[in-house]
Amino acid sequence: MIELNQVVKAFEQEKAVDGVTMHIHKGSIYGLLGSNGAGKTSLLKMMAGIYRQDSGTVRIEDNEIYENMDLKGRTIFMADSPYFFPQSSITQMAAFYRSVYPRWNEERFKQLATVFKLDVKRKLHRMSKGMRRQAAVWLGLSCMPEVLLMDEPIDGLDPVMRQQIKNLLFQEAAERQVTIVISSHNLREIEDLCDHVAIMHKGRIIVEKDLDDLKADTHKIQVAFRHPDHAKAMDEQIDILHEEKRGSVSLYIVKGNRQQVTDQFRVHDPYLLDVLPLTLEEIFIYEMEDAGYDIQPIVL
Ligand SMILES: Nc1ncnc2c1ncn2[C@@H]1O[C@H](COP(=O)(O)OP(=O)(O)OP(=O)(O)O)[C@@H](O)[C@H]1O
Repeated sequence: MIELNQVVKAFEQEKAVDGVTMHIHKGSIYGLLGSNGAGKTSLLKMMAGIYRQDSGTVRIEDNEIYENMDLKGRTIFMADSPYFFPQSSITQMAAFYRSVYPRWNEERFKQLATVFKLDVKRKLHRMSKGMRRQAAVWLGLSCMPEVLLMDEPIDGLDPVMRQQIKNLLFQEAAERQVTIVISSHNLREIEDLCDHVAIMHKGRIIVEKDLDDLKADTHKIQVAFRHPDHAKAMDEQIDILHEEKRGSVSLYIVKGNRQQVTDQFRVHDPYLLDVLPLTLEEIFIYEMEDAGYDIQPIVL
């Protein structure tokens, strides 16, 4: 379990992280979304014990991570641009990781060679951005971390490798109970990966939800009534996040139990009633609108 309590981090008077409280359960995959400069990387670096918070607490399994070598040996932070020693190869970086991370697993490293088909002797600086990213994931997973903090992990990877890495992350979380936190700009990209999602904006968490709850509770309903009074009656009875009229057809985004909501619509005898699928992106747009935020500058 990762627990952040009222965490603040400022650089030159400006708060990069401004009073963040969050609880991330063991074995979950948690998505951290937000605009450029929202504070995602700063937050991940505090969870990794790289930055020390100015105030508040950052705890993993009830212990402060900063300057805690034992915890750091069980935590891997993968930066948005992976860092390797100059002129080093995967074999050389593996030797370094082996000496630093006590849980390094040689068998796992060899096993993952079947997924990451990279030349272990080739200099990393001669590899492409996507290949270096693969090398970072390969080395990171071979350390058998309990906590995996990933900044834009699938950026620059081809679709096949993206899927392979997603599968590996699912496996890590499900089989080894690894807690994974992923920072991303892309709601669609992490929609099928994460069980929890938070959106950061200007150093604060503005929405935090369990994805299943979010999806089970929000519905997109296309409806047409025989009489305008029926539409008006609906507006008073249901929790509407968003409403659009297209001629005689109305589109509602509503919160609540699916059966109860559709029953409420049926009472007014509509001649059209469809429940349409909602993407995570749509849910967030409407949730954010409801919270008074303009989503456009927040989720890219
Ligand atoms: N080492 C640093 N020194 C000074 N300011 C910093 C430093 N690191 C981050 N900041 C500032 O903190 C704020 C948050 O930056 P951070 O990198 O955490 O955002 P982010 O959400 O990861 O952004 P992006 O999506 O662009 O990577 C920004 O205003 C940034 O300029």
